[in-house]
Amino acid sequence: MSTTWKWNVAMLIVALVVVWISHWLYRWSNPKCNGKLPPGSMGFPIIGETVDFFEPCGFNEVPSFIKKRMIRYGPLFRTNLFGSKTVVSTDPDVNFQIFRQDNTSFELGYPDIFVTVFGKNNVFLKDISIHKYLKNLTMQLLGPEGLKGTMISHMDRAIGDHFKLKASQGSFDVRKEVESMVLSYMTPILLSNLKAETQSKFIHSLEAFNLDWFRSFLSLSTWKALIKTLKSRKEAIQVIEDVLRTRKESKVKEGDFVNTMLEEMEKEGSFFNQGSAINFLFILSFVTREGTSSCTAVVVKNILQNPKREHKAIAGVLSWENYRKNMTFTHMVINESLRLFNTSPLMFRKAVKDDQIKGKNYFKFICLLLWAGYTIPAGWIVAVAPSVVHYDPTIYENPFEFNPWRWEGREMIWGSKTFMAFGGGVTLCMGAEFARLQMAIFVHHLITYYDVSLVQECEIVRTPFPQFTKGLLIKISESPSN
Ligand code: HEM
Repeated sequence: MSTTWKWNVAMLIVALVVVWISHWLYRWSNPKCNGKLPPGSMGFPIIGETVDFFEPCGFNEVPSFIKKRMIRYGPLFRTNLFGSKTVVSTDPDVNFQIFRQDNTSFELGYPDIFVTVFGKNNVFLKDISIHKYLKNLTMQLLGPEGLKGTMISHMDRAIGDHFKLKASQGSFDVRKEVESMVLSYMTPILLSNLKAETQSKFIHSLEAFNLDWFRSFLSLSTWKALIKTLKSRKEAIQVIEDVLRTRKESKVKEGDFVNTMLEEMEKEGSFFNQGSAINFLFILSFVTREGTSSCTAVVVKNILQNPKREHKAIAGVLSWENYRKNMTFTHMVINESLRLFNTSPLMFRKAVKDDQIKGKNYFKFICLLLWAGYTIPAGWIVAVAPSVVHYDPTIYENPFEFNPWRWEGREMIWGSKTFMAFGGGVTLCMGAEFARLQMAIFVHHLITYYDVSLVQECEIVRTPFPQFTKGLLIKISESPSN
């Protein structure tokens, strides 16, 4: 073979590779769609715009990643996050449409890393259709019936005892304190009769399991946090597995949630097997702790800066009646704190078929004028951002101002199109009422029976999930008026 010929073949191969790469890059930037995609950029090959996604910002801000793109592209834009083609929605009408109870066009679409961390046996991240069943299963634990039955008195007693202890012990970090308090009263309800040593090992593992790893993957600390979280899940799962096995063998019945799960597993055609039952117990233990601690810290922070009302009038053991009917201002403070805090700034769904998007009225009008409605193709992820709606000045006047009065006369217990702190539709947070009750009782005890002083203001950054860089430290002493 002559050198020229070899050279020509090599050039042809290089040319073909260049054409193939160019075509691939073109396809990456311009994905196929049977309609019109929202505007946006798919970012770099493979990683898309994932690095930008984690850009940190302050507590009272729309995440930088979203803010910049909203200015450039409007309320709906396309991108690529975690290797998935994604549409981000900041439009309340689109968010509401996606979360509608009867909308079967979307399923859960959390990034794979969530499945890795929460376990592949995790029933929450799998199938949206079983959520109703799970809600019924946890009704006695987290639903209003269970809460008003025994849970309210458990919480009231645990919180009261905890405060008494803390009053004699100097300053404490509110978030950490709520975590250990919730774990100490919930663990026996979920897994009763643990040996003291096993219980403290279990609680320790749950305390180490968190979402601190959900940050830029370019930082070494992210990987360290991820390894620590995975290790702590393994340890907690081991404890649950041992309890389930021993209980199964001994056939002893206890009045805890392990018992509920064992009965559930024995039912014919049960949805749960050993692995998913263990994982379900683990997730419940985690969310009861994680779900309330940070929000309580933010509620206390806001209360310390604002007027305290109504609690002095509710003396003695707190009843459900008092909680629901006589704590209106507390509910207003909680709602306002949830709106500003945005613990879940993004929720991820996946389109199961091509879906037409209808947005705000003005947006629909423009679409009609341009004859250009948007399509979300099947398989694409939709990242719903209620946090942007919560900071929209056309919905909430002076949105970054803490103003509980804006909730006066408004529906507060359940969410709405413009308030989705607890999500919405089929996957509406199962622990919403539990979290509200826990926060209300905490506040009730704190300001009815104690004088509170601030020792250290908390600091929170968004990456885009909120992370405490400094905890809220307070000191309490028994109020002389009691
Ligand atoms: C203030 C505290 C809380 C906030 C802001 C919150 C927020 C949310 C949100 C936004 C969702 C929907 C996620 C989605 O649809 O993708 C959700 C789901 C869920 N939450 Fe919460 N949550 C809180 C506390 C809790 C607590 C204390 C528990 C448990 C006791 C809990 C248990 C759950 C469960 C099990 C789901 C999944 C529901 C389902 O998929 O059907 N949450 N939460």
